[in-house]
Amino acid sequence: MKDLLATSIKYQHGALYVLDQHQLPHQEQWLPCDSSDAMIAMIKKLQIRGAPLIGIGASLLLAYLSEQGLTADELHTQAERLRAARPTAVNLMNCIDRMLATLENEGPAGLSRCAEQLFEEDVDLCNRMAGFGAELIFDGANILTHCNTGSLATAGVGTAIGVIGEVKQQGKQLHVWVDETRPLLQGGRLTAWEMARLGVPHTLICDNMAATLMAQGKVDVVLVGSDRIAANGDFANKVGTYSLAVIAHHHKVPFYVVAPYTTVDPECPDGKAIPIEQRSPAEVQGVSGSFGEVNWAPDNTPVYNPAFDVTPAALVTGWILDTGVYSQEQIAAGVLKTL
Ligand SMILES: CSC[C@@H](O)[C@@H](O)C(=O)COP(=O)(O)O
Repeated sequence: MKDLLATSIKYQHGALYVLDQHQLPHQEQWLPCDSSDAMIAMIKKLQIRGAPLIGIGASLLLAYLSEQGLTADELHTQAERLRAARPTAVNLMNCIDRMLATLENEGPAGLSRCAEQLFEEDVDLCNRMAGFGAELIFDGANILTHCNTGSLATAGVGTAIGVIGEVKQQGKQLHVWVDETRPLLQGGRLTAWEMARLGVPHTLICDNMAATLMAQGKVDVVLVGSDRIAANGDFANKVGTYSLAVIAHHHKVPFYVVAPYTTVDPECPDGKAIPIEQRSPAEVQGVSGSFGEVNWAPDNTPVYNPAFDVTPAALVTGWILDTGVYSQEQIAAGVLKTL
């Protein structure tokens, strides 16, 4: 396979590397990834994350394994294991299904070309969303975003952050409120890092400050990404997105979800059918691993820690996809079933 380079994944001289997102923003360390076990562990630990990027990463790993000489049966088994590594992000299933179809039709020899196509397609999808989204943002806008949806979460410029980068490229003035995004701080660690790299003026806030900022008229628009959009427009994203949508609705602040067609699940009728990943209590009881070691809750405090929540379509102003911006009326008419 040819060399491929993104901000947080690269295929170089026949080997696959992942930028360890646990260590960002303080260290930029590339980890080799040469087995399904390694890729699955990295996905579960969120060392590689973002719905589009985990699909691309798992596909590149399968291509790598095909180049190591695994048989079609062995590749099939590994593909099924990778497919189950993260339940909410439908991009992972979509990518693996395309790799499996290629395996069936062309055998292992087709996998490298398929993975390359998935990578390059994701770059293109990001650019398209960025173009459509940036048209909606006026000069001088204050944008609020949640979690991390940029070049650390895709093979390209990102989804919501892709739009933000394009607004900046177009020379418009802007300022971004960065939700820190509890419990794993993807906003505080990763989006703040990306905003600085893009040269976008930004301010980090606790997740629970958004309502006050909206009441003060300091937020013009909310842009978020998604791990899965159901056929009726309900969508899952990092926990805290739903509360943002509720308060944006209350304050009449436009609220957009930005995602490629690979995030849309036409088989999923509505948000209730989206599986939500439950994560370790330790992420809420304190912090651990490369974030440090602090436990602030009393030992054995019961915890509820869903990684995602579901925002109903009724709270969404528009769906910024790679094919354009869709309204409530278009979504209600079933456009997502035909993408
Ligand atoms: C382009 S990223 C889309 C989503 O995956 C993103 O908004 C998000 O919630 C990421 O969550 P994470 O658990 O950090 O992978």
